[in-house]
Amino acid sequence: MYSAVSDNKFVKSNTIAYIPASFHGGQGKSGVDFASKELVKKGICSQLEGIGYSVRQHEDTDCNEFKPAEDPQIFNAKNPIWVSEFNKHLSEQVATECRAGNRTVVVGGDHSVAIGSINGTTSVYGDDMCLVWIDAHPDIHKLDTTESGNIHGCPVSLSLGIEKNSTFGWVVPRIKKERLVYIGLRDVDPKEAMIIRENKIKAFSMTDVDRYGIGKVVEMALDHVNPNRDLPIHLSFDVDAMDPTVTPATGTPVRGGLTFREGHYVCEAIAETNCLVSMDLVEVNPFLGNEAERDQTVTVGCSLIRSAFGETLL
Ligand SMILES: NC(=[NH2+])NCCC[C@H](N)C(=O)O
Ligand SMILES: [Mn+2]
Ligand SMILES: [Mn+2]
Repeated sequence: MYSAVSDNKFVKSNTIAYIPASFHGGQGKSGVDFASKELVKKGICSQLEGIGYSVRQHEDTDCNEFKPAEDPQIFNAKNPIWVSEFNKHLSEQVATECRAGNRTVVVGGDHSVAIGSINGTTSVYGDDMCLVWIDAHPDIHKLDTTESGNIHGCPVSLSLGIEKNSTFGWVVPRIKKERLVYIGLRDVDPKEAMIIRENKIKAFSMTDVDRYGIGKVVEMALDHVNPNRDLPIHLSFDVDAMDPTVTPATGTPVRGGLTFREGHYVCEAIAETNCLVSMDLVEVNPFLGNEAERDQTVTVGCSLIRSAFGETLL
């Protein structure tokens, strides 16, 4: 592997804050809350140091500390208070690091942790931040449209203000609709498709990846949200965007995903903009699959993060 630390247009320090978001309350399977520890064991922090960063590794937070005695559903949505309280804490952790001029990488946890991660970054970088969402799923349900009731399917609508709910009253929805772009979609619920259409949100499905190739798709995606490459980018990467043959240990796998290289290319191309200030890597579940599958998924999680922070091949 070769370095790395490029000139970033927004961040002055050479430090990446590694922030575990060991939370599983946004969906039903436990295990995602152990992913961050597995990436650490695999050496993610020393790998980032190896490409030239200093790393500030945050302690793991015990998500049970935020679990209320009672947490009635909102419509179908399960664990709303737990999700909200955990994310409020995460948001403050992220905001403190961004304020200090550091890059952040939040390692989930399920994708509901994007609520806190995005609120934290946008509280510092303001309302012109771009959100690049790499996922098989758009995660744009409202609390009253989710059928599964899993809030990991809702973080986008909360971050954009399409969903507003007093339980999440602390969330300031600063991401503008025209600053969000999706890549990798292939499992979209009908009500999510409606929300995407109504709000004219830009989305590149796997069909687009087939049609144009990943290089063109990423270029079109960035041209849409960040035409002059002068706005800060938050990258939210759900490993289920990748094909399940690449990252099998995840809770909601969908076949027909990004290849190993396509996923890494997305990260590399975003690194090249010098605009990336923060990233989420979510939905690795080391309790799923056999040992080889778990190991491979953790390894790929690490390499996606390194690529996003500028590891180059030559
Ligand atoms: N972050 C994820 N893996 N989300 C999967 C969501 C799946 C489905 N759309 C749901 O709402 O339940
Ligand atoms: Mn997903
Ligand atoms: Mn997701």
